Amino acid sequence: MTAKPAQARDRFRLPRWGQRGTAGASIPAQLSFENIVQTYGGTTVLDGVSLTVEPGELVCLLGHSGCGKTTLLRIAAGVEAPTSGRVLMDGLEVSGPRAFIEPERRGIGLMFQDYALFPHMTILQNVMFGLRDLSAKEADIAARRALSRVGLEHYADEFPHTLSGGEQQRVALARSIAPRPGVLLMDEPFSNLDRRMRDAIRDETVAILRETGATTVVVTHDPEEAMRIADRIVLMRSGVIIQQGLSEEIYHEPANLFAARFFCDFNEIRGEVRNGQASCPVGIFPAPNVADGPAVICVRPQGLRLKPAGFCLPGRVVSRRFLGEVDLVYIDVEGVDRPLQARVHDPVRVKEGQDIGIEIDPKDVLVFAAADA
Ligand SMILES: Nc1ncnc2c1ncn2[C@@H]1O[C@H](COP(=O)(O)OP(=O)(O)OP(=O)(O)O)[C@@H](O)[C@H]1O
Repeated sequence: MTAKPAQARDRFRLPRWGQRGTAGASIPAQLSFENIVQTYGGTTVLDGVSLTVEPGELVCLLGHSGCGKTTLLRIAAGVEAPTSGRVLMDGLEVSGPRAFIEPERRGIGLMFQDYALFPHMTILQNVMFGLRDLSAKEADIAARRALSRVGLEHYADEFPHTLSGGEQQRVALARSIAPRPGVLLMDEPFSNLDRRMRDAIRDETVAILRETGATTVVVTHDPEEAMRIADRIVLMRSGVIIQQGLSEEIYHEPANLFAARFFCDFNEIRGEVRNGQASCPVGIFPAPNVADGPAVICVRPQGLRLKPAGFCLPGRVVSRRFLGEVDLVYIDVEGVDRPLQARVHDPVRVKEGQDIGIEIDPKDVLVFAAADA
């Protein structure tokens, strides 16, 4: 059949794809990492990572480029062996000093950032690629079911280059779920999609993952993406896990300044902690668990309220940008090096150069020892 222009197809297909109930249920496995260390030529890339992903759980490995996320996935998949430590599936060692199970025998599905579709194979052949243990007929049925779930069964005989980026992502998803893996590992699966369709594709992908029930680990560097899709977020930095928990936990109670900065573009103000109280040019705030000494007071931009001049903390508007749902207002405050950013939902009509008052909501303030910075 003749392919419609790829973008037009995407527009009409999103956000819902395919037939529900055709993803095929997996038997989810528990995936555990025990003290994984990985070194390359003397450089330590993973430094004692321990983590258990429970059956059916969707965990996001979150961190900046180069922190070791992909390396951890590759070790789980068995593409690489760790320098030391163990990987277990349902309590059974699959990588470690006593065993090494080949990747194709682990029951793990992989989906890569670039989708890794074979250009010379049809869509159906691509999806059947991971089903070589089945008879040709069974593989054909399973591959068509998976394609049906992502709404692309009519494109079975087309080749990858005729599909849009969004459709190729769906083929890659169909290929990874078709063998019903107990564990699915996804490396930046949405980063090649344009923003217009990313949210819808993410939501539908998660719906399919829930339908299969597979234990899933998704690598991302995007905190908002992690918050949207994860049951649990694991935040990494330089080969170690900094913090793990629900998105609310990490957002509201970040373990340190690095974790805080990852989730919010704070106003950071230098100050001092004495006896559980932090003082700085914008006010005094509780800091019950911070040691006495220099501190960084972090104020969320949405924690600033604009008031008429003469009330609260005095400031002068430097600039104001309309961002649609909010206004972003920059305000000079005496004693603070850089203008404060305020994200204001219901803006008082402020103008550049105007004197105003600023109220700060203490629940939007976090205090860290300066040594953390
Ligand atoms: N086979 C290898 N040989 C040498 N160094 C490697 C190898 N694989 C990864 N590295 C290095 O290990 C570090 C971690 O890489 P990794 O790909 O795991 O990071 P990442 O967090 O997934 O980042 P990105 O999002 O950029 O892929 C990087 O500095 C990388 O250059």
